[in-house]
Amino acid sequence: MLITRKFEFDAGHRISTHLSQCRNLHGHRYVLEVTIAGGIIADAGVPEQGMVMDFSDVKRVIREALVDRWDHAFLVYAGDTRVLEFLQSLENHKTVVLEVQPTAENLALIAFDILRHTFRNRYAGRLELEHVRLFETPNCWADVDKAVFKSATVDRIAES
Ligand SMILES: Nc1nc2c(c(=O)[nH]1)N=C([C@H](O)[C@H](O)COP(=O)(O)OP(=O)(O)OP(=O)(O)O)CN2
Ligand SMILES: [Zn+2]
Repeated sequence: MLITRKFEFDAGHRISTHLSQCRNLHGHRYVLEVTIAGGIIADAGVPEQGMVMDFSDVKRVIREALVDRWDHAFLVYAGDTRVLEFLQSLENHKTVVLEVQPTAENLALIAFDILRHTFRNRYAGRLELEHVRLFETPNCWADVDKAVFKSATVDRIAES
């Protein structure tokens, strides 16, 4: 059985190698859809009877692991040194440093990687991350599932 929860967060970024307007510092209201796979809990009388996972727990776990870390942060490529140095010069600025350009594709892969570990560590064998969809704009999004994740390469993911 699959269940999905949607999140929204605001973050700044730029694609430093982009030839057009995306090389400018700008932000998006990202929309993240996370799909979890698992069996329906059948035990009579338990609070989660009839559920794969309580949606409020899905919200808490995913916000802690990812959404609260990226919300109102600037997502910067480690290779974008001028912007990185500027952000690091700002006291207490919420900056997430990535080893890859913060495109929708890379952010979706990183989100998948973080969340697959989260679910594996907390719910091994019972629940598994199935799918992540990240909208950068209402018209542009990237999808990652297990097959896509396997074939894609995210060399290193660093956050600060
Ligand atoms: N394959 C990708 N292409 C682009 C990405 C990306 O992550 N993956 N990102 C950008 C920019 O970040 C940009 O913010 C989006 O650009 P654009 O296509 O211009 O989007 P709009 O704001 O114009 O969106 P509309 O839905 O057309 O209003 C560029 N390309
Ligand atoms: Zn953008």
